[in-house]
Amino acid sequence: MHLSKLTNHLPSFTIQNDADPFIHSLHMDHREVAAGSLFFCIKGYTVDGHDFAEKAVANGAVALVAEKELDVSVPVVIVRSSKRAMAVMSSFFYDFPTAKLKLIGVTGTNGKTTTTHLIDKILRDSGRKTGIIGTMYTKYLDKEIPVKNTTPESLVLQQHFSKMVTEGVETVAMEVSSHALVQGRVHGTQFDIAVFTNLSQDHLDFHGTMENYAQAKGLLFAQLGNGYHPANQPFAVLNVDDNVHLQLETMTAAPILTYGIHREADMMASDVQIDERGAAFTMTLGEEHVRVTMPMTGMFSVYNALAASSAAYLSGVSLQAIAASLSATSGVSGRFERVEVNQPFHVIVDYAHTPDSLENVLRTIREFAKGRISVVVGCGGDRDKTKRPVMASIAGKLADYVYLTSDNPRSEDPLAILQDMEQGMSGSDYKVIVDRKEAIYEAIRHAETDEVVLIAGKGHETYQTIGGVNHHFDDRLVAKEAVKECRT
Ligand SMILES: CC(=O)N[C@H]1[C@@H](OP(=O)(O)OP(=O)(O)OC[C@H]2O[C@@H](n3ccc(=O)[nH]c3=O)[C@H](O)[C@@H]2O)O[C@H](CO)[C@@H](O)[C@@H]1O[C@H](C)C(=O)N[C@@H](C)C(=O)N[C@H](CCC(=O)O)C(=O)O
Ligand SMILES: Nc1ncnc2c1ncn2[C@@H]1O[C@H](COP(=O)(O)OP(=O)(O)OP(=O)(O)O)[C@@H](O)[C@H]1O
Ligand SMILES: N[C@H](CCC[C@H](N)C(=O)O)C(=O)O
Ligand SMILES: [Mg+2]
Repeated sequence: MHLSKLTNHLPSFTIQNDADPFIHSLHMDHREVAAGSLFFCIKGYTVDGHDFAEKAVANGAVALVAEKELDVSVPVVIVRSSKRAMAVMSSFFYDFPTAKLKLIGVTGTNGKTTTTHLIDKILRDSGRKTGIIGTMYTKYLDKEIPVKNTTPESLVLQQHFSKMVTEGVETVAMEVSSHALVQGRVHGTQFDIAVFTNLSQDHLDFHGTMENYAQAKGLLFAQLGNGYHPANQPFAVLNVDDNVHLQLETMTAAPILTYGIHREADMMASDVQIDERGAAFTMTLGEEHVRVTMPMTGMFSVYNALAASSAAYLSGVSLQAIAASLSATSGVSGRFERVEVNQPFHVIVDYAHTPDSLENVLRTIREFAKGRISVVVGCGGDRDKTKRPVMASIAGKLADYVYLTSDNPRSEDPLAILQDMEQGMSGSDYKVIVDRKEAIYEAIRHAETDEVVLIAGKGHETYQTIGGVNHHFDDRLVAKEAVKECRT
């Protein structure tokens, strides 16, 4: 397509070196630029993409989108925000793929990955061809593509959507992070259903305050089709047991389906029974009731099931079919995942890396634990520092023994992160072991009969980032090795 066709979709721009080359592909990283491509110069948090303009041209870019004049020979489309232009132009370049897909966006502090997987399971069981975009991967029709971000940049997103359309995918369940919403990564993306799970403390390094964080989540709802056509009706799905739903409600013009357990809602769970292996509850929508039995435990799993069921119901799946799918789910990798090597105690690996999720998981374990509870936990570097003492305090309050260790220290000094955590420690006994493998070994070496050892924070991750370098690390494998070496 010619450059002029793409710029047609910009409300205003100026052009340096006026020409109208044919554009074969779009890129935002000069190292990936191919011959005949358009390169977007993006001002990032780390570097300024404008500084790579000449290199991009040397690599074959035939046009650039930028926020200022540049010393290059190819045409430069100058706009106020090249990020925003990139979202609009890439959506057009790929022929508006999200208009051809049913797209369900899930936002909230905790439960996005789990909820998108439950939605995917229900829709796949109902015969749809589905895709997932989120923390673990972009996945469609059994193809798994590794990802850098939970919600990719707009250009990458449109490329994924476009491939999915080509491969016949009909419905996509996608995690929408607050970073993505604030940075406009989902501009140019059309959602059919937006789902809110919950809001609790995280990412205050980026958003500053909880109010800003809630506002960021609201952007998904604000973006949901104002003024609709009955044939293409968007919906918002809100958790009424979380007060933030009141704020989100004011931010969308779309009709709302509510879900909840404690407050009156459209989709409700009652007679909830939680045990060690799963949850059972009655799901009610209007006059309809179904009993759901699922192999995922904790009240938080019931909330995720309600969120997923609401989205699936709005996508045309019956409550009976939803209940059947939920009972047949095998859970989500790294979420309350058991490590079992015939040891006389329990080992659970879970992705709890926020105060609220750690508290939920520990409270759930407390409900059925027959022995002591110990927890191996750390906090990520280069992320919200204020959650560190809070997570340590929760661990101290709700576990009998705490091993404070490293998560992904990234560029920070691991000991400094642990010192931040220690500020919040009170209650149970604890030990600081900076090396995560050593901490897991120590917890497993000392586990008593019936003890539950929770290894929190990294879930499905298969790496540990220390000093900017990724080392292979998988909590589940390390725990298995530890049990084999120390306890059998
Ligand atoms: C803070 C943040 O959000 N950073 C994101 C941002 O990076 P950045 O602004 O630093 O990018 P940059 O390195 O300055 O590059 C600027 C531009 O120059 C280009 N470039 C750069 C280098 C080069 O040699 N050549 C070149 O062309 C880049 O391709 C880019 O276009 O843009 C990148 C591209 O989209 C993202 O991958 C990156 O996410 C980083 C990896 C990250 O860790 N983000 C976290 C905070 C995040 O977004 N997390 C949420 C999940 C949170 C949750 O739900 O818990 C997520 O959605 O992943
Ligand atoms: N609805 C929920 N409420 C509170 N905690 C939850 C909920 N669902 C899951 N959790 C906890 O949060 C952890 C992460 O769950 P999940 O990966 O589904 O969340 P996420 O929102 O995708 O996280 P991320 O922001 O890292 O992508 C789980 O391992 C569990 O401990
Ligand atoms: N999506 C989350 C992942 C955190 C995972 C945890 N293991 C860590 O490294 O802090 C984030 O970007 O905050
Ligand atoms: Mg996730």
